[in-house]
Amino acid sequence: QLTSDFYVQSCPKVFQIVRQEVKNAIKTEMRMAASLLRLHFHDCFVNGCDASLLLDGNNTEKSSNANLNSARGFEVVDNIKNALERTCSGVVSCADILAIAARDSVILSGGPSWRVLLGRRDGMVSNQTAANSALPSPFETADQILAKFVAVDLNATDVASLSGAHTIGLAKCGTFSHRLFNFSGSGAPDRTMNTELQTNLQGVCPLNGDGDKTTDLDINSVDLFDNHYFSNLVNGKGILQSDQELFSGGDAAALATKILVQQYSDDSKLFFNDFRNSMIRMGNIRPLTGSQGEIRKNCRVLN
Ligand code: HEM
Ligand SMILES: [Ca+2]
Repeated sequence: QLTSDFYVQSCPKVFQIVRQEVKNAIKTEMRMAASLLRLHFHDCFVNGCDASLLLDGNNTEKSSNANLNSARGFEVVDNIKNALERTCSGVVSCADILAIAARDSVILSGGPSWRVLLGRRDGMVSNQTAANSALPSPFETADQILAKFVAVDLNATDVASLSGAHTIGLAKCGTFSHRLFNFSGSGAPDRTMNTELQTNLQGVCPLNGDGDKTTDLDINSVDLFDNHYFSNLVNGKGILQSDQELFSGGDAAALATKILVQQYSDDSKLFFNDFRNSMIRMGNIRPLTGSQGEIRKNCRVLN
């Protein structure tokens, strides 16, 4: 239903305009590429790719567990939207902006490129509770994460390839420090974590320290979109529990993802190909089309 030439008549400069704004944002702060990529994921998993994540208000997705004090880049989305409104007013949806900005962020970080499909319209609701149940948590096992992907018609290959997004960006101590000291009440750190990394991270995130302090999700190349995330997992150097579970987990889903992690760590071309395909599949989650929803003028509020 979505097409890559959706705006060819109505806003022929859409790709140029988004690319320029993403470039500007990344020039100021390279991490913004990661933040924008994550926004598209968090949008698509809740209610489909409908920019529900961007709506301000009480009890919206922005205040859900995974997004509160964590999702970022909303000002950049505003800048992109404003630039588009100046050139082709009321034409490009906020949901499509997220899809293009995510693609451009990957390209500008050195990752694969793909033809992004367009024609999504913007949704009318944003619900905190829906986001709390749909978005995966870093404290989950591979089985639990796979279930959330299956709920949006994605599969184990999508779990493995899309988790490769953690080749860029940062995570707060609060999302992984439970692995460092007394993991699951064992009295010891997570045994699947490399001990050298453990010691380093214990320094970054001491007991009762600042849970908002951040560290690189890919200790190898935080700003480069490459397959180091996967070689890290093979070496016990995943940051999040949910990352390391993909290689070290003992449940059924982990049996499948472990093979993929190994393959991606050996073959970055295979990773890039699978990532590209999975991003397109994720971008196709329940889009609003035709006369459904609206084209928001301001991504933060309904028209
Ligand atoms: C598989 C389940 C996933 C879990 C449990 C998960 C969890 C997390 C967590 C806890 C963080 C750190 C947030 C913070 O500390 O504020 C994070 C960051 C990030 N996630 Fe995921 N994630 C998952 C999948 C994905 C997917 C599918 C994508 C994109 C395709 C993605 C892209 C990112 C990026 C780029 C960052 C860094 C953001 C930044 O630096 O601003 N993640 N993720
Ligand atoms: Ca990297």
